[in-house]
Amino acid sequence: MQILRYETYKQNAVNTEKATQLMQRNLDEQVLEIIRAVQEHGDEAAFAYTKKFDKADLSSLLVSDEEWNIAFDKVKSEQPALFQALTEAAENIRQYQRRTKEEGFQFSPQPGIRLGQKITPLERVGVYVPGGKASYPSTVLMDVIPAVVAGVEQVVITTPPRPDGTIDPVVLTAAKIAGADQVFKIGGAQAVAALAYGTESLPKADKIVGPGNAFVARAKKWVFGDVAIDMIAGPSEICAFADNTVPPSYVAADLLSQAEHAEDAASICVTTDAAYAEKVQKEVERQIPLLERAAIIRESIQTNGKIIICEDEAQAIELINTIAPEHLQLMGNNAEEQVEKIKHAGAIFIGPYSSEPLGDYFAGPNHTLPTNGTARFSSPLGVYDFMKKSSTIHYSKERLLDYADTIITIAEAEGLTGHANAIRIRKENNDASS
Ligand SMILES: NC(=O)c1ccc[n+]([C@@H]2O[C@H](COP(=O)([O-])OP(=O)(O)OC[C@H]3O[C@@H](n4cnc5c(N)ncnc54)[C@H](O)[C@@H]3O)[C@@H](O)[C@H]2O)c1
Ligand SMILES: N[C@H](CO)Cc1c[nH]c[nH+]1
Ligand SMILES: [Zn+2]
Repeated sequence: MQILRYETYKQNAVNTEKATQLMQRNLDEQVLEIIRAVQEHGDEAAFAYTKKFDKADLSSLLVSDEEWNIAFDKVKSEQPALFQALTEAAENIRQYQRRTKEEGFQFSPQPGIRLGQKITPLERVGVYVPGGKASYPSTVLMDVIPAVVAGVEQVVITTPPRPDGTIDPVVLTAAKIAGADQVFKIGGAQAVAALAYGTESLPKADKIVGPGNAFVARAKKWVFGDVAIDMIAGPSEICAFADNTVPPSYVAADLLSQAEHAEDAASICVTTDAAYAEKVQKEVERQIPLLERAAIIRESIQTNGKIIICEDEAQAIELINTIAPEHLQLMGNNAEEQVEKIKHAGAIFIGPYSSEPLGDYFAGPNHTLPTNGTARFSSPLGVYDFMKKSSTIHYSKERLLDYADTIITIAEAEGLTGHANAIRIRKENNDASS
């Protein structure tokens, strides 16, 4: 894992950004081809891409009730500890998400005037659950539960099948615990396209949420506008700010926990102590071979793993805010005070015992978080992503007449005499009758 000084990192970051833009252009060509094919050929293209990318030759994209129930019963009876853990995590997520549910409001600024905001759940939502390099029952809980809490009528999951055409029974079990309505065996850009435009098998969704690899993230970007999306939740990222009060083994283990997601995951440690940086580096090297997914981790750490040495805390905080990481662990002595200074991060883990996987699986806040710097303007997935707002306006006759001339003045200034007329017609009708 590379150790860099702040200035070197900043310079490299500019070059990396240019290289990323180039890579994305190539990716776009592939993703757009997939989207167009699914738009034009529906299920036929969906089956073909599933065979090509996931090696599964399917006769149906939908998981049948029978298949779903068998998977649920099997996990419940054969893996009771796991079933219990998922149920407990689901309850923590539910409790947290209920607190984020906004209610509408009404108020009356004057007698005869009532203004408000009505909040309505979305009708049909597609949840993308990644499934290429790992299986993500936790993502099922994280992304379906807020939709259910919001009151969404139909929650549909898409996830890539295994080569034998099945879906991990634990994913199906989590889908039932969370309250999903249907599960479809399809992943990648083709799943995003199928949810965006509908196919013979898949219903067209109003919104697509959920993380995924670069193909998924890019496809979501391309279908946005035809369908709503939550955010760009791409390859996982972790940034740990630590000092010598934190065992380097904790920092290394947390960094590697995210590196194991995929080769393009990014793990960064920020510190102001050069000697400590070396200790973390050594620990990373020591721990990698001990982990099952060492090959993925090694590539991720070699490509995107960095330990950055800053001059002081202020420079470190400035750097963290520039990176706007998906996960930020404030692990050192000043963690509590540093929280206030953080402007951009998807989730902030405070103190050496708030290890990132706690948030991935159990604590309650969502693990679907903005990545790739988008925490500057995006938030964690929540109930608010599954609800939309309508304004409500009521004026009595008397109040409209009070303000008729004011409204007509603005309408005429815009040259929109039809607007002015809609108000005037009521005023004149009233003048004639009185
Ligand atoms: N941000 C979050 O909240 C969060 C949560 C969980 C996982 N993740 C991230 O999601 C990602 C999951 O990636 P994954 O690959 O394991 O699963 P995935 O389901 O996102 O992607 C698998 C799909 O990618 C498509 N694909 C693979 N190679 C392709 C190619 N050459 N051309 C076109 N399509 C191709 C296939 O259709 C396949 O079904 C990881 O990067 C992980 O870090 C993020
Ligand atoms: N760390 C991932 C989000 O970046 C979420 C996850 C799911 N399972 C394990 N981790
Ligand atoms: Zn994770």
